Amino acid sequence: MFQHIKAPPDGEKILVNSDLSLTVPDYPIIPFIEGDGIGIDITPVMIKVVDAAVYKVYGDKRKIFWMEMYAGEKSTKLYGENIWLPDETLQAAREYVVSIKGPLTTPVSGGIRSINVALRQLLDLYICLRPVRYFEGVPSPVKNPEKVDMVIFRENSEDIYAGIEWEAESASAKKVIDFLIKEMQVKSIRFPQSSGIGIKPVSREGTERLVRKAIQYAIDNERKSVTLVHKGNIMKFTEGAFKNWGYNVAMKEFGAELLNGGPWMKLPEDKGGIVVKDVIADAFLQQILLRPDEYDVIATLNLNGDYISDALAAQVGGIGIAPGANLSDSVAIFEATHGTAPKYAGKDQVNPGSIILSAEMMLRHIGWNEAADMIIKAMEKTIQDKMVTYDFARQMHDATEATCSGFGNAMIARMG
Ligand SMILES: NC(=O)C1=CN([C@@H]2O[C@H](COP(=O)(O)OP(=O)(O)OC[C@H]3O[C@@H](n4cnc5c(N)ncnc54)[C@H](OP(=O)(O)O)[C@@H]3O)[C@@H](O)[C@H]2O)C=CC1
Ligand SMILES: O=C(O)CCC(=O)C(=O)O
Ligand SMILES: [Mg+2]
Repeated sequence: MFQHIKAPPDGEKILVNSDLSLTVPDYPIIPFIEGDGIGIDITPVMIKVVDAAVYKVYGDKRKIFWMEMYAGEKSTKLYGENIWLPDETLQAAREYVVSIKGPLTTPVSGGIRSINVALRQLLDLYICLRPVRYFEGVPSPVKNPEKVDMVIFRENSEDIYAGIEWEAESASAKKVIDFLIKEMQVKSIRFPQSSGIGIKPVSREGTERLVRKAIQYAIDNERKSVTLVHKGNIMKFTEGAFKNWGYNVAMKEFGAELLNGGPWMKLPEDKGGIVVKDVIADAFLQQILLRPDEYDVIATLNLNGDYISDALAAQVGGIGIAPGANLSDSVAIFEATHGTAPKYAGKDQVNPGSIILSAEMMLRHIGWNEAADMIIKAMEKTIQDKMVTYDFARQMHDATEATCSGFGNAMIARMG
């Protein structure tokens, strides 16, 4: 029994089998978090579009029973002032296995730590999967946006997102700095009296499980390469180790061999002959602009993956159209790449594309590929008809500007 979450009387739970495959009933209950800021605009549109696609394809034979769970500002109103992520939300996400969320606000500098990060850590959603592809007709700042077709595997549980940091001039920061100087002979803290300190854990286990999934994805989806993106020249034992551990997974678990003497590697032909390579993060950010077609599946650490996600999204038209998923070996929470965009909240103006495409990934995850295909086709048609939200319209000279809900309705009207 939940306190505020109301399980629909009809519908059934999705179940995880012992081999981690899913048993998906025809009437699954899928929890959702509406989200802060523009969550109130985009989440209802996503639900309407998904329901329409499912109905169009399966009629009455399949239907999602949506169940609202709470986090962020809405949670504080229901559960109490300081309750941003109630235990029952974690319980529901775990029990119902597959869910979807809108964005949640994180204040800069002080205040609460990220609820998004907390959800990922508490449910061990260690993969942040963010595919980036181009939709014909979307305005882009680059000459050949259609050359961008990448799938980002961002490590989602470690790195500086673990939130191990101490405020400058606090007793804790002084203690850590003292320890570093006296016990560890650190001499390079430039201003010890006024430094904040942050610690970045990166583990072999965390790296291996992420890279293993990225390589397996590349094999299963017939991709050409997996690139390990790191800043290992500067952070040798975290980012550099990520690169080494990643190559080791390719070699030991997938039988990769050195390519032209290394360090690049190649998987055997029966595993697609996929090339496993690495690149330093800053070089990567310029190469994705100059030669995006040389990159395919990307495996990277948490912070790099955050930056890369928005940068690549911009190349194909912006974060209005950038979907994603947070995955563990069993639980999945789908969510857009963008945040709460507070200045647009409640204005029915922003692009619902990112969360709709996140739902499209969710439908594929539960095996409802026909409904997912319907969503992709409707999105393609709507954009090709130049019916787009403000973010695209402002860069096109002949577009019809749609509202957020209007874009959803235009998609539904195009579900043939
Ligand atoms: N997973 C999550 O829940 C995430 C939460 N956040 C949180 O969101 C809050 C705001 O973060 P901020 O840095 O402003 O980043 P946002 O992604 O919220 O917004 C930045 C800009 O991106 C554009 N944008 C975002 N979403 C859309 C959309 N759906 N359609 C069209 N354009 C869009 C807008 O650009 P323009 O102004 O040019 O129109 C907007 O001003 C912070 O508290 C942050 O921590 C951030 C990222 C992820
Ligand atoms: O948690 C947040 O507020 C930001 C997270 C973020 O930017 C992301 O996951 O891409
Ligand atoms: Mg981000």
